Amino acid sequence: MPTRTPPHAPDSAESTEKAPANPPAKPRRTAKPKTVEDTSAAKPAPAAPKAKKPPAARKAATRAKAAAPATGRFITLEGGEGAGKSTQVRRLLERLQAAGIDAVGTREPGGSTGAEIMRHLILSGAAKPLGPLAEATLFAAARADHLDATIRPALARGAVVVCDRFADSTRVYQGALGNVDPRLIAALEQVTVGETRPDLTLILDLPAEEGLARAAARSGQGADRFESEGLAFHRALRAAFRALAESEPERCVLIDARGTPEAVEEAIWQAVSTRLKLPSPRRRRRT
Ligand SMILES: Nc1ncnc2c1ncn2[C@@H]1O[C@H](COP(=O)(O)OP(=O)(O)OP(=O)(O)O)[C@@H](O)[C@H]1O
Ligand SMILES: Cc1cn([C@H]2C[C@H](O)[C@@H](COP(=O)(O)O)O2)c(=O)[nH]c1=O
Repeated sequence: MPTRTPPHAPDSAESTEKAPANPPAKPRRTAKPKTVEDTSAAKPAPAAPKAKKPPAARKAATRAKAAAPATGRFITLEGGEGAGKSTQVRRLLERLQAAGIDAVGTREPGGSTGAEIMRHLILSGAAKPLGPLAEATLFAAARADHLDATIRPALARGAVVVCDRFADSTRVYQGALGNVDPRLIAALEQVTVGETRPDLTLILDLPAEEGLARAAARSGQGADRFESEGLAFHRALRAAFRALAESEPERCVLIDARGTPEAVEEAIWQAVSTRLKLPSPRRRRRT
């Protein structure tokens, strides 16, 4: 079950911190596992105690549910380092909540207890010597846990899930840049993501130099495993994300991320409100 404690909360555009704002900011590589945010205003009534299924049966049940059509909407934000994804996830969540919509913010790698442990492992660079193929499988393992623990349950209850990076990052970082065989990337995606594909992917586009400068100016941490790659790597990342947006225009929208946080937020809201039929606002509970 996903917890109802505050999750990875994308940081504020005004802040120079990258680390999640709630719970209080901590250096990313030592951050405690975070879980999904439930933006619910009202607390759920305590559930009657249930007999616990064994973990394998629970996973099978979640996967079976995943095959059924989810009623929620799944939005992902992608792009290079420092493009403003976390900032805009937070802003989008605020707008959705203000409209009374049940919205959940999460991130990759991470977004569930197990996946946050994997995040720490991968971004510390511990797996770098094993190469991009090993890293791709680690990202996929983290994604499988994140989907089962957080994303699918939220979609099943009708929430809008807004995720900071998802499978497109594996396609781009490990596939296009890491030269992992595209058949393996596609197979990993098929096994982990299955039918839970994003309804909308917003690709934040910014010159690599600007993104890296923004990321460097962010206080509280040094460059992680991928940020510390050279400029050529980050330029190639941008090109790969742009190519991805062009190849899947039904799902992806390229967002010019050079403007102010407010201008980018507006462009994102335009894309979300024109591309997606959002769920109805939740009815407030009488007190
Ligand atoms: N439109 C903007 N203009 C100027 N600065 C911005 C803008 N959006 C975000 N920032 C700032 O740039 C830094 C990076 O933003 P943010 O952490 O949201 O990017 P990110 O895409 O999530 O980065 P990463 O991929 O490295 O996690 C932060 O300090 C943030 O406050
Ligand atoms: C999901 C995913 C992520 N990455 C890389 C991209 C970034 O460098 C880091 C995540 O850090 P962020 O500050 O939260 O953006 O991980 C990747 O290489 N492959 C993936 O699938």
